[in-house]
Amino acid sequence: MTYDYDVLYIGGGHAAHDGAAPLAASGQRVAVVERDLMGGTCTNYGCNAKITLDEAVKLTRERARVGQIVDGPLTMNWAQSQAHKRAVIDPQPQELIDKLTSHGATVITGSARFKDAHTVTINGTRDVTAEKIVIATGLVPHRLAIPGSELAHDSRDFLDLDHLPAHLTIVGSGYISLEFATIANAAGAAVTILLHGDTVLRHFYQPYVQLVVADLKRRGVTFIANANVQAFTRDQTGYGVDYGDHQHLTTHWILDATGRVPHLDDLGLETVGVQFDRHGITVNDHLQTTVPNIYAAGDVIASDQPKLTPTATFESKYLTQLFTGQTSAPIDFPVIPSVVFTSPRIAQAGVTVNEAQQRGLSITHNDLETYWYYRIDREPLVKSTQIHDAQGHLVGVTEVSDQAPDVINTLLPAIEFQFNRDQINRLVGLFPTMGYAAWHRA
Ligand SMILES: Cc1cc2nc3c(=O)[nH]c(=O)nc-3n(C[C@H](O)[C@H](O)[C@H](O)COP(=O)(O)OP(=O)(O)OC[C@H]3O[C@@H](n4cnc5c(N)ncnc54)[C@H](O)[C@@H]3O)c2cc1C
Ligand SMILES: NC(=O)c1ccc[n+]([C@@H]2O[C@H](COP(=O)([O-])OP(=O)(O)OC[C@H]3O[C@@H](n4cnc5c(N)ncnc54)[C@H](O)[C@@H]3O)[C@@H](O)[C@H]2O)c1
Repeated sequence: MTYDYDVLYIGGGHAAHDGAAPLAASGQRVAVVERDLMGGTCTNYGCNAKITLDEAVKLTRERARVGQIVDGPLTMNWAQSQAHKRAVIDPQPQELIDKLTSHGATVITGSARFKDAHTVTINGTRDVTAEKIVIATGLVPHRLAIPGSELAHDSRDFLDLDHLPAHLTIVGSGYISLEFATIANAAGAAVTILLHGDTVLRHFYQPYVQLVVADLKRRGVTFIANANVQAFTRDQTGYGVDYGDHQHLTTHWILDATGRVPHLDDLGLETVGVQFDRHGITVNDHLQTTVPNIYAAGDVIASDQPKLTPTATFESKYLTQLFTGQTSAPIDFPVIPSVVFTSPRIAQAGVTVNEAQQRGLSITHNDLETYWYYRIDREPLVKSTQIHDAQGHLVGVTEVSDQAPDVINTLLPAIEFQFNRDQINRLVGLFPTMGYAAWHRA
């Protein structure tokens, strides 16, 4: 049996294109099927779009801090920020298509659905066959199943808002809720966050989260714990939210940020016997599904790894190595860091503080607000926690600061490769920089 392609990817996000381009360059016949914009969530409706809008937040926050060393006020211009975001983001799908095709891959626009283990039907009309198929369809927003749920919006709608409403209500207190509240607040909107329980950003070190929450409250964001949201309604002036014990608030815009769920609709997985549950597609340690020639990568798989772009990229590149015979070993995940782009950010890598407490590891807390380098831009919140094992290796870092993501990136090799004291002492960084200071603490 000859197939149209050696490998066909369903989905065009990082879980697909990061591996598909080098796979095609290696000489394999590769196709990528994408129903929407090439690049998927991260590029078009997630990380890249969000961090472009965040640029103005960074600037306004720093402007507010540094006081008289620069003259004049600075406010976020929403319309211009959106225009800037479009200028940065809009060319990216075509750039990715050009990259894939220049490496020899075929890009197919449409929705893929399994007909059998080696065949997908595109838009219900055309069959395409492949020896191996990689499912990389990602996640879609979870929607609350309550009356009026259709009145709420999702993260994609927020990132595309032409005009920022005067008051936003956000349901949920995870990544999207806190990042978007930070952006909307900086742009001048009033924001109310309705929590499911009383925990914000449950994956992050809670004492640092509490500092960020307190800072957001100081800047006017309202947090309502145990809100028990029951219904969204349309009011004369906008929208209403019924919550708690017969409580009601009025608002101009509602964001349902209650998580994301596997994107499995219309794939026909039952037809071919690919196993899945509400957490995603079941894979083994070679990212192989229950059907041997069908693999899965990225957000759509049921896994303990964080559902982030670096995870999707790592998995996609692993599959390329597997398909080209460069490895036959199970996937071996490195330390995958995470960050929430609030202002300041909270970032972490390796062993968490909670885990360190349970394992009796050495925990060092550093309050760095008074360190001279942070006094330059008057950062009010700079705290960092280092975790070392019994041999003195750095095994985890958690930081809250505007520079936290770069600090964590800088220290990642020490955590991943278990640098010893002599190796760390041989790293002579540029001075004066944040990276230098980070190694000094390692
Ligand atoms: C608002 C937001 C902000 C985020 N910010 C960050 C961040 O700062 N850092 C970070 O690391 N991660 C971030 N993420 C997470 C990141 O976007 C995902 O981890 C990443 O996109 C996963 O890549 P993926 O390829 O698995 O899935 P996706 O990027 O979701 O790609 C899946 C693609 O499959 C396509 N598709 C689905 N079904 C079919 C079908 N049947 N046929 C054809 N195509 C199909 C979809 O259209 C989609 O383009 C963010 C996510 C969101 C929503
Ligand atoms: N900086 C980043 O890396 C980044 C940024 C944004 C999104 N992401 C990715 O996107 C995913 C989705 O983000 P998210 O913020 O939607 O999810 P999340 O899992 O971070 O947060 C979901 C929130 O919804 C709440 N919730 C769940 N059910 C609820 C209910 N019935 N009523 C009220 N609240 C409810 C949860 O308590 C939680 O606070 C993240 O898990 C992450 O993988 C990453």
